Amino acid sequence: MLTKPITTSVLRQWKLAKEKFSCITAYDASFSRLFEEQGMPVMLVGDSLGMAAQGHTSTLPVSVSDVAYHTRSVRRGAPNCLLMADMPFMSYSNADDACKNAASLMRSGANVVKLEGSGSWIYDTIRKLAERSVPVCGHIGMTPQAVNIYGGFKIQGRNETAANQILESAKQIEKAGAQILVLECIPETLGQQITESVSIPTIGIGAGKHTDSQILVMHDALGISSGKAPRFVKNFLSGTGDIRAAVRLYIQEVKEGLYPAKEHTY
Ligand SMILES: Nc1nc(=O)c2c([nH]1)NC[C@@H]1CN(c3ccc(C(=O)N[C@@H](CCC(=O)O)C(=O)O)cc3)CN21
Ligand SMILES: CC(C)C(=O)C(=O)O
Ligand SMILES: [Mg+2]
Repeated sequence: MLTKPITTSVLRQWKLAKEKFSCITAYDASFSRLFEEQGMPVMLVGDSLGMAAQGHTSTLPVSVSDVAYHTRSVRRGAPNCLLMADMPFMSYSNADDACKNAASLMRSGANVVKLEGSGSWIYDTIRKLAERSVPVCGHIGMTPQAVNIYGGFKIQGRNETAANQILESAKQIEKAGAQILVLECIPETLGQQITESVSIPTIGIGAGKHTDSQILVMHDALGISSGKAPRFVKNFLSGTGDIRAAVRLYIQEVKEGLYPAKEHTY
């Protein structure tokens, strides 16, 4: 149970205290209620809903109104979690759209909006949102909205040049005013280096065990995703046979540094 609202300053305190925390995606009120009852502090209405809920092969078809709809549902079930909502593909391509669409997600119950990518235009967008009182989470490494540039969901930052670019973008994102940073599908050493180089909390998915937090798509954590699971996925339901116990096990294994293990890491 969460007895009081989780805020970004609580997450910063946890980072300073080296208390690892967990995060999970949620798309509806029944699961968000269950997650909050088990003590999940942070939830994300991910644009992964395009794949997990809508059955698409990428996140690109997801709209702002789709994310807003799921955000309203998740918020009703989980009043106290820190709720992040993904800005969908092309919904932040210019500053006016970014502000208008972020407002829609915030009014739907999000506490933070998350934007994928790096480069000066993203830093400018983050700065604009932060100046206008919208808390922002950056998202770098493998950014699924760029799947058509990558030619598939591929690990990023494998060589030294690419790794240094990602580290530099992490610093720029913090400087622009982001409060949280998601690191997806990068080598463990880079996840560690970035986490030690920024003072905002990092949330990893396939970024190794040294990030301040971990996130999983809920369907992956419960073993109900289709197709071959990425390397970082762990099915927490199979060991327990009970959804509530699976969520508690995930929270506990993150807290104790047991998840992710070597086999989940790049
Ligand atoms: N259910 C689900 N889980 C996710 O983690 C997720 C989504 N959906 N949808 C949006 C993106 C897509 N993601 C993905 C999808 C595939 C891989 C993957 O197959 N990775 C390969 C590595 C490929 C390489 O070596 O470059 C792997 O084996 O882990 C990783 C992340 C993460 N996100
Ligand atoms: C996996 C997380 C980080 C995400 O962006 C999503 O669920 O869309
Ligand atoms: Mg996403």
